[in-house]
Amino acid sequence: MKSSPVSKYRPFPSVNLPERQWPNRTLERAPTWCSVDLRDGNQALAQPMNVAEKIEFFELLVAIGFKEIEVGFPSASQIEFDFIRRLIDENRIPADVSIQILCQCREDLITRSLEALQGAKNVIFHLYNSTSPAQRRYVFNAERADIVKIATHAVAFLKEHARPLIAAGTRVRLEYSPESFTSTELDFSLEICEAVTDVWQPSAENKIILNLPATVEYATPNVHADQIEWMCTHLTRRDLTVVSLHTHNDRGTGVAATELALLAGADRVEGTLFGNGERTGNLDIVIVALNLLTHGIDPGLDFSDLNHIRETYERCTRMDVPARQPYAGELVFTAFSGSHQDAIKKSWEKQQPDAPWDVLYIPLDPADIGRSYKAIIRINSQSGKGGVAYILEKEFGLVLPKAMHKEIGKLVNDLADNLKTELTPEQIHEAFLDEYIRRAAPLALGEFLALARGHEVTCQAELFWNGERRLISGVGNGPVAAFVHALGTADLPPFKLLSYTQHSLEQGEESRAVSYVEVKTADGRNCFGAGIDENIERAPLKALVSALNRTLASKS
Ligand SMILES: CC(=O)SCCNC(=O)CCNC(=O)[C@H](O)C(C)(C)COP(=O)(O)OP(=O)(O)OC[C@H]1O[C@@H](n2cnc3c(N)ncnc32)[C@H](O)[C@@H]1OP(=O)(O)O
Ligand SMILES: CC(C)C(=O)C(=O)O
Repeated sequence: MKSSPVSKYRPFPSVNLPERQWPNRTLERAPTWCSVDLRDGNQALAQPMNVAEKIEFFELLVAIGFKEIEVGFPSASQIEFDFIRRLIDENRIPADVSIQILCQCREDLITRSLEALQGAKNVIFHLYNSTSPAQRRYVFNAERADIVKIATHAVAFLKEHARPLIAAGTRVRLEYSPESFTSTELDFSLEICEAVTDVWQPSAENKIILNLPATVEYATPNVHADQIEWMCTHLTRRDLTVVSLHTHNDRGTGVAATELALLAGADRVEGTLFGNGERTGNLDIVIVALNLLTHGIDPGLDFSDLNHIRETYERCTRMDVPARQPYAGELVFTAFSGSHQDAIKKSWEKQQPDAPWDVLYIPLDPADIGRSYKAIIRINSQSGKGGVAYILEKEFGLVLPKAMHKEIGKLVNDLADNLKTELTPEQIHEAFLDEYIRRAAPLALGEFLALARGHEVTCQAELFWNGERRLISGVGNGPVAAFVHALGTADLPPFKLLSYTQHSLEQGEESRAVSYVEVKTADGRNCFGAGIDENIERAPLKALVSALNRTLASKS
């Protein structure tokens, strides 16, 4: 047997924070959002976006409501540089939107980045260098002091060389990221952030953004929250600092890490649409924003047409949004199993337009993000009668009596079992029509004439039994009762009409009626029938014939 690899790994150190406050807090407002789709998301694509795609994506981000957008790494490639120039030269950046660019702490790269930014109104210049012990050891081969120097030198260089840009009217803010923050000793992260802040000298009007990335997610979300709270409570100029989060998703808990770190005091969140980004991705901003919405907090981002956002994202990035992705996935407003379908139908019927959202199994009204009610219930062999009735009602206007649900539910269930597949609404509708409406044997109704005299109705009906024509007549207190009595003279096995209901199928003059009847046979079987006709008098008669045909077909 292979030995377990567990001895290769180490526990992640916890943070000594006995007075931690975040577990007792609740979220009350949305953070400042920054999209890094066009940088961190884009750098992780097998085929990065071209300039036209980046422009389309940028416009999508603006339409969603992002006010801070990291547009690229202009010193890294000509495409990145040209894209940023086009945004500025073609006046595509709204006055209230800041573009953010990323740059290593290197003079040549800073100079090139400043060139890219000429003429922009609002800029966030994002400098980073990595700080963790492993990065210091393997990548930089440097001690702590040298790492601090890389950062402070770059900030001083930027401060000096951004003067002409600022003089020409560009508002320049600094964002500094100690990359690999969550793997760095907290005292060292604090030291380097303080040193950078000393050089930049932020003010109340121009705060410094200290972005504390979980470059790789190694720890549980509570440890991340502790790290952020520790920084928030130790930074000496917290009032002049915007504390920003940038989580990745290596353990699958990027959303949780962000939410807990917001409780821990962070002000700002970087992430991408649908979590695109290096390896397992960046934080999915759509999820965090819509999670806030479902708690009654306005996220300040507009996801009211999520299908369009997803379509643009998939086309530009050539990535797919998985079917189970919260809010955006194809299947997330879909219930397959019977008990869920039943509960959804019942609670949805009770949902009042202005009341707090209380529909079971669906934490957010799909309409709020432009998604359709239609796809909510899908039918397979695990589905129940409630779901089938829901589909027939919502998709085809057939309001089956409650007592009929069991029968049609079993019919559709057996069909799904036989076909070993999910059934589309059309297949369910066809099954209903075949079973109830199109059945014309052994009995079929021909002409029908009813004459009312006072409270008494006399009918004459043309009935075909296995193709053989019979004329029958009967008397009753209405056409249906008269027809029942007429059928009683036709040598059919005895039956009793238990109930019948009827509703119109469409609105207006051309509307048809649909009737449902339930009969009981002499051997104790209950059976439903249904009939559709333009003539509201004929619909229940057809329903009765349908029920009798079904009792005759199922007779052993
Ligand atoms: C966590 C993140 O996502 S960070 C962003 C990552 N994104 C990218 O890297 C995409 C864009 N980058 C690039 O195109 C290139 O890396 C460039 C153009 C920026 C730089 O290219 P190059 O200089 O040719 O290569 P490279 O990035 O490998 O540079 C490595 C050198 O920079 C140093 N370095 C790496 N990061 C930084 C930094 N943030 N600040 C200063 N120096 C750095 C390394 O120590 C190494 O130094 P050495 O040559 O003395 O060993
Ligand atoms: C540059 C930084 C913020 C980054 O992308 C990361 O650490 O993941």
